[in-house]
Amino acid sequence: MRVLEAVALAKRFGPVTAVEEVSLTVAPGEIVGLLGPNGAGKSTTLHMILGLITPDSGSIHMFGQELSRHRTEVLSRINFAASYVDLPGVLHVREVLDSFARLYGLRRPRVRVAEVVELLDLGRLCRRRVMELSSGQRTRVQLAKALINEPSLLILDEPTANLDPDAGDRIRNLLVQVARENGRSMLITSHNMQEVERMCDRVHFMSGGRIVAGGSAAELTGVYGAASLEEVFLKVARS
Ligand SMILES: Nc1ncnc2c1ncn2[C@@H]1O[C@H](COP(=O)(O)OP(=O)(O)OP(=O)(O)O)[C@@H](O)[C@H]1O
Repeated sequence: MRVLEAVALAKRFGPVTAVEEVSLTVAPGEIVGLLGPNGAGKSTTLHMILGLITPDSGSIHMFGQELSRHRTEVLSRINFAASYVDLPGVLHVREVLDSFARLYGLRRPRVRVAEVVELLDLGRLCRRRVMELSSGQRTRVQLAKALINEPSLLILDEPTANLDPDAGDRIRNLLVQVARENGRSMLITSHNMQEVERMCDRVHFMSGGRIVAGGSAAELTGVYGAASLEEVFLKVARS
């Protein structure tokens, strides 16, 4: 069974057509990239899949269930991280993670919080307030929060955008490890084509609200006669 199947999604904001006829799938354990230039419609697509905004038309099924009809059940099995989503700044990191563990109704919240603290190397940040953290440190807290309910589908909007090269590399390795070892699926947007080549099994390119190309990095570089995914991006974005 597919983890995600979105069919013919469309969304307009007044005169702006943000997304049109977008269909995509994610299989169990698969990491899928959603790429495209600024304003292509990537975040709008993710926000529809997350149930944050309602599509004008189209359908979204996750784990075989339609999102609009089984919202609570479906959303309890996914999670999301993006640098533009604020965490409560006055809370300590530990309090944030404890709160989300309780919100998700985890059976052993303390154990899971300890696991994600270890996974994201947050031990020294646990007693600090979120508002005191650097943007890269906040990103790690966001990812810990996103993993706390052991989601079957993790949706990440530019997961390493604020991280230095070393931290970015560690997080990429960690996410791939989590996907491979635990069979978690991921849908990721990124402007870092090396990251996408490193992490993603398949990608969809969006432009002007539509999906205009798709496949593995090897397939796309072959089809476009390009040396890298970055070159494919430039060809797609400029065509
Ligand atoms: N709430 C909104 N109201 C009006 N227009 C919106 C809204 N959200 C998005 N848009 C418009 O929809 C289009 C797609 O935006 P979206 O944020 O999905 O693009 P994106 O591919 O995620 O871009 P970026 O790479 O810059 O994050 C843009 O033209 C944007 O201005």
